Amino acid sequence: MHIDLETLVVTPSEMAGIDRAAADSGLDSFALMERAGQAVAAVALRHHPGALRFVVLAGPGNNGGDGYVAARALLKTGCTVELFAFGPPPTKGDAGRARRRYRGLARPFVDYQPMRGDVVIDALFGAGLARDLAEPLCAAIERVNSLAIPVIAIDLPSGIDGRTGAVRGAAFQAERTVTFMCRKPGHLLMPGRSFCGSLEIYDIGIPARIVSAASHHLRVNEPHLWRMSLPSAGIDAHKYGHGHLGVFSGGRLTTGAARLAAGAGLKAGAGLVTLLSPAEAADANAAHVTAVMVRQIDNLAALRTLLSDPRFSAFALGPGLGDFARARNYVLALAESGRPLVLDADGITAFRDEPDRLFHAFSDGPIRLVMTPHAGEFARLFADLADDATLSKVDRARAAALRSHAVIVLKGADTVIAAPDGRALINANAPPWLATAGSGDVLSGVIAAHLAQGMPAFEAAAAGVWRHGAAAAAAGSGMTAEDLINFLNGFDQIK
Ligand SMILES: NC(=O)C1=CN([C@@H]2O[C@H](COP(=O)(O)OP(=O)(O)OC[C@H]3O[C@@H](n4cnc5c(N)ncnc54)[C@H](O)[C@@H]3O)[C@@H](O)[C@H]2O)[C@@H](O)CC1
Ligand SMILES: Nc1ncnc2c1ncn2[C@@H]1O[C@H](COP(=O)(O)OP(=O)(O)O)[C@@H](O)[C@H]1O
Ligand SMILES: [K+]
Repeated sequence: MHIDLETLVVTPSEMAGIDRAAADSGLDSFALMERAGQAVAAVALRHHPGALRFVVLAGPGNNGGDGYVAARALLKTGCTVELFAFGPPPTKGDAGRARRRYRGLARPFVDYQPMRGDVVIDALFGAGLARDLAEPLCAAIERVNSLAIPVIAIDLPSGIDGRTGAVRGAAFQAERTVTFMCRKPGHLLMPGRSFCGSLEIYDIGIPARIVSAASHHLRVNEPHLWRMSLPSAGIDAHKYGHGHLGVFSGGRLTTGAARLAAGAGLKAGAGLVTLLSPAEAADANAAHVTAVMVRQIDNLAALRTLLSDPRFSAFALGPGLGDFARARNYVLALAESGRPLVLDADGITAFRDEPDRLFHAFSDGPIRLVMTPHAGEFARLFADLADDATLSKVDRARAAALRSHAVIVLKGADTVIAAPDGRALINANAPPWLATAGSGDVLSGVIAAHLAQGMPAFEAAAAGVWRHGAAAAAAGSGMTAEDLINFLNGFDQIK
């Protein structure tokens, strides 16, 4: 069986378990450290063949151990290497052995004076970072950063929390980071991701089955994880056709957001898209759309009539909606109808005073609600999770999904998609210029189009987030939300 380590993401504590399982299986753990350190030395030499000196900053644990191996390997090639040890030098285990085999000088950390021309190998802390860095460490790291000294981080830039991506006091701004076997959340979650530089993942020889057995369904969002569920690829493609998506419009002056969602839904593959508009906004909507249709929906009775037409296969509600009472009533009617729904923006905020009512309405049967909050909207429904500083963004999205019986798309530069069953993905293909007015509305439309075509909620959301990011990358900087729609590719072009 092929096990895909490329997209797997493991937390530091899972990685420690993997380490133990590898040792228990008879694998030589020192050989793993050797390969790790040698890989780092090779990366350093490849990228900095003319370095005046390599400065290895070695911590007290196994990350330091990797640093001693790298220092030894660099010395052997005739480079100038200086090693500065922070804390008590390791004496036991693999790291102790690595230190003893290093024949160069180990100076105390406080003696390190950063200089231009240095290349720093950061082997202070990796997966074992357990608390905020103390002041002298922070000061040294900030000095290295301010001199723009190239830093090659081993496993993680020291100061980045591998589980959450948070900065614990200070962190090296690395030019590149060399990690082992697979990525850790801190490489992908913000702000950690922005400290890693380019990431190299090196296979140090832990069998894939050991790595995957210890991981917990967290991956980087990539097409092969949901490609099989795409409408064109599934055996159900003809049975369901391409669906009919309904998008609820706001009032007279706030119709644009729903039109962006509707336009995106059509481009993303929904067979038909209808804007469901209050009377006051029907003319404005009708004047602006061609392929998208408009239907007047002014009250719950009209919505119920619409819902008696089984061809409406999914809905999007929230972008520009405005009227919270109307939003709540419509959402509860949609829940009763059993249709899948993307709830965004005002649709989420509408339930800030009674989130349980929303969760209860969707609590039975297959998952049919996808919520797409940014951090602010998330806090309105899940205040306790948003306030809990010990949780990572992945933890938050997972807990919210479980509580609400919905797929949660927690947006941002590091969008997390989570399902109630614990599956979670971190998205990594969105360029920074995606943060533009209306791009979230486009995302709701894309996900809703996937639902309309019969995709399961988790895959619909994951594919939507990825296509949204890919469209932004293709559109380039300076794009607007309207441009984004035009750059949405067909399913057959998803590589
Ligand atoms: N997991 C694996 O399979 C492998 C792991 N390796 C390396 O092992 C590392 C993990 O090693 P460890 O678990 O020993 O952890 P680390 O070496 O990352 O850090 C642990 C040490 O740092 C101290 N420490 C933690 N936070 C501190 C703080 N804020 N201030 C001061 N001291 C602090 C701890 O007391 C402990 O001594 C990985 O990052 C990787 O570099 C490699 O050797 C290859 C194999
Ligand atoms: N720094 C960033 N890099 C990449 N994507 C981002 C960044 N910030 C936000 N995004 C994405 O941009 C979109 C913004 O959506 P949202 O916050 O709802 O804004 P709006 O309401 O203006 O549409 C989301 O898909 C989000 O994931
Ligand atoms: K490190």
